[in-house]
Amino acid sequence: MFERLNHVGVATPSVARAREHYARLFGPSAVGASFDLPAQGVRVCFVDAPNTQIELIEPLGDASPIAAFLDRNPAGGQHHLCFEVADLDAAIRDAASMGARPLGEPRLGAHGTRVVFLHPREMGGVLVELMEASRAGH
Ligand SMILES: CC[C@@H](C(=O)O)C(=O)SCCNC(=O)CCNC(=O)[C@H](O)C(C)(C)COP(=O)(O)OP(=O)(O)OC[C@H]1O[C@@H](n2cnc3c(N)ncnc32)[C@H](O)[C@@H]1OP(=O)(O)O
Ligand SMILES: [Co+2]
Repeated sequence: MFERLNHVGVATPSVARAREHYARLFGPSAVGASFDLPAQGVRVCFVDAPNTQIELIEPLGDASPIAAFLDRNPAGGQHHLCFEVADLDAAIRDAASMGARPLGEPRLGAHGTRVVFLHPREMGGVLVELMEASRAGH
């Protein structure tokens, strides 16, 4: 049901400072440009690691879904795991039938395909993002 790990979400109070840190770790060419996704309440930057991506996310305002996480973790930290699925609607149905709790309706994610989040409480303490796969998207 769940497929490839697409990205690891890392919350940060400053994408600009985090970009510098990850450029030292993976090289400057691995670090993409940052961009805002107001509909998701975050500023985003992808880092290309050899086998996956790291998604740096900074809150856009107090209403951001990651604002409370950063209040609890002011220096930032690992925030979510994103797995690809072939059929998002089927994956949501399957996950819900196993007790997972989808957070709202699917919406367009940073790769331009539909995503939905599963509440960490039913997912062993891990916030999980399901992303409808687009092989061009990573
Ligand atoms: C860039 C776009 C997109 C993409 O395409 O990749 C993204 O990744 S956007 C990323 C940001 N968006 C989201 O995270 C949307 C979904 N998240 C949410 O709706 C909320 O973050 C949340 C999961 C409902 C939590 O909201 P919060 O305000 O923090 O609620 P609580 O303070 O009440 O926490 C409830 C409960 O959950 C624990 N928690 C919270 N965040 C995490 C986390 N990231 N990982 C693990 N656990 C988390 C929190 O500690 C509380 O636990 P208890 O105290 O045991 O109740
Ligand atoms: Co994500």
